[in-house]
Amino acid sequence: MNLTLRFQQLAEDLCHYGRILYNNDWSPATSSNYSARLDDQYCALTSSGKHKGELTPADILVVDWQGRAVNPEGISNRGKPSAETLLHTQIYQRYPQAGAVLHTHSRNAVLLSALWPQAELELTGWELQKAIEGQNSHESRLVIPIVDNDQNIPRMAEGLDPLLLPECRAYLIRGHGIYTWGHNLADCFRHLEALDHLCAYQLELIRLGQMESRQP
Ligand SMILES: CSCCC(=O)C(=O)COP(=O)(O)O
Ligand SMILES: [Zn+2]
Repeated sequence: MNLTLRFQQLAEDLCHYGRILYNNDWSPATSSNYSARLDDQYCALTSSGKHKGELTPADILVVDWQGRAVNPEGISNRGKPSAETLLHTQIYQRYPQAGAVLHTHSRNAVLLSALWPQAELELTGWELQKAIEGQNSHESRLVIPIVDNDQNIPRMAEGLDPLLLPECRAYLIRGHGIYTWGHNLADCFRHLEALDHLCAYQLELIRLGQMESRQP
């Protein structure tokens, strides 16, 4: 498939997932950004400030790994790339197998990231962990880095750099949201859905005062 056809397909797919994520209440008030890899140089990405429940293909543009809007094969590029573009392109460069990146502001991810005191969330004991690539058992350890929020995205990307280990599939930004990636949008969405539930489990344990008995 040539680049233009692939872009058109992925732009439709990103709009489709935008509607699902908005309807799940994970992308309120123009928050969130989504992308899908086009090839080894470019990805299709949401433009900045769009309502994610009402995305159309005109709200999707192409960026290179430096985060610049480009128009290979004359693909039209309207709007401005997401403010968090560099967090997406960092993932594509670090993980050649990553085909899609979804960032949302789900209530469970935002609240847990704000409450969790440590720099990483270590999960074990949950069957749903197996929805995350590389997790084969409820006894596996799922480590999710948590970084402080920063309006300076290049600086945040720099801080994330040493945390993006080969087995990592997601991270939390404190009080802001979650990033996760996968081979394609469907895999990525599965990660996001599982992680949202896992965050909800942890929040409920905190609420019930049960954390100690669940520490790995
Ligand atoms: C209104 S939420 C603040 C920005 C943000 O965190 C986000 O995810 C959306 O930014 P974008 O530039 O991609 O619209
Ligand atoms: Zn955000």
